[in-house]
Amino acid sequence: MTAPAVSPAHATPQTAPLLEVRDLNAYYGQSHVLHGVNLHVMPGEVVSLIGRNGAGKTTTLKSIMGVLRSRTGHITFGGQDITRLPSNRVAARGLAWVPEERAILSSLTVRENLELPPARPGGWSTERAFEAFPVLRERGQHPGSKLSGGEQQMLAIVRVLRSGPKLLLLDEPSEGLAPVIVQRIGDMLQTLRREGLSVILVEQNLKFATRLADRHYVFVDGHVVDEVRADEVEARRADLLRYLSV
Ligand SMILES: Nc1ncnc2c1ncn2[C@@H]1O[C@H](COP(=O)(O)OP(=O)(O)OP(=O)(O)O)[C@@H](O)[C@H]1O
Repeated sequence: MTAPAVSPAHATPQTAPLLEVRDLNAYYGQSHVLHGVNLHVMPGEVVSLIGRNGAGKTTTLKSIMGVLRSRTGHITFGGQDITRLPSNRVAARGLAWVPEERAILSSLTVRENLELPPARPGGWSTERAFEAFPVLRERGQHPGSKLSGGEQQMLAIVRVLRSGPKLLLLDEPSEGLAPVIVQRIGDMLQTLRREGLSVILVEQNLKFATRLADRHYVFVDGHVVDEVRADEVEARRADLLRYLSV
């Protein structure tokens, strides 16, 4: 295990990683798309996965969650091997994934969508979700199909928080959203971070990612090719922009 390059404010250097991914290779049929990915997330840390379309970020999230089974390597969470667990048991350990598609059920109301997963001890209540995003309370009886992209993203995030996860996996939460909504979601993630939640954030929006993340893993063609700490971002901004440019 490599030592973390930087420790978040509330983690000590001696703390073990919450999540560790070692030598992850993943496949879609004959297509080998992840090539020996290594990464870790410390307790309370926000880590971003950045890179161009098709670089392997979503596949990494799916591999961690056990949604993509065709993979090799080692994934540990809280020191326990979760590599072989089915996705429902991975989720039960405290990992929660918000997919890029958001998966809001269009025929159910906002409240029904929100309350679909059972609340677990330590998880968010409906009231807390409505306090975080009051617009969801206003739209409580509206069907999911009538929500804007931003409202869907808010709903998708607070819905998974009902299970009280320890690690949140967010796939492009800012994609296609107006700046004011991106700001609102960023504020909420800052609050979650202050409460000690760990996050893996897949992003192409560098401004959003650098506002939130303690470290950034750069993906190119299924490889992690660089790792940039928050305190290095200014000096390395040109490199980061180059990695993301098409
Ligand atoms: N279901 C699938 N079947 C076959 N190949 C896939 C599938 N999903 C993704 N891929 C391929 O795997 C590679 C990695 O894709 P992945 O979605 O992980 O990239 P990404 O970095 O998340 O980019 P994006 O932002 O476009 O989702 C790409 O070459 C992509 O075409």
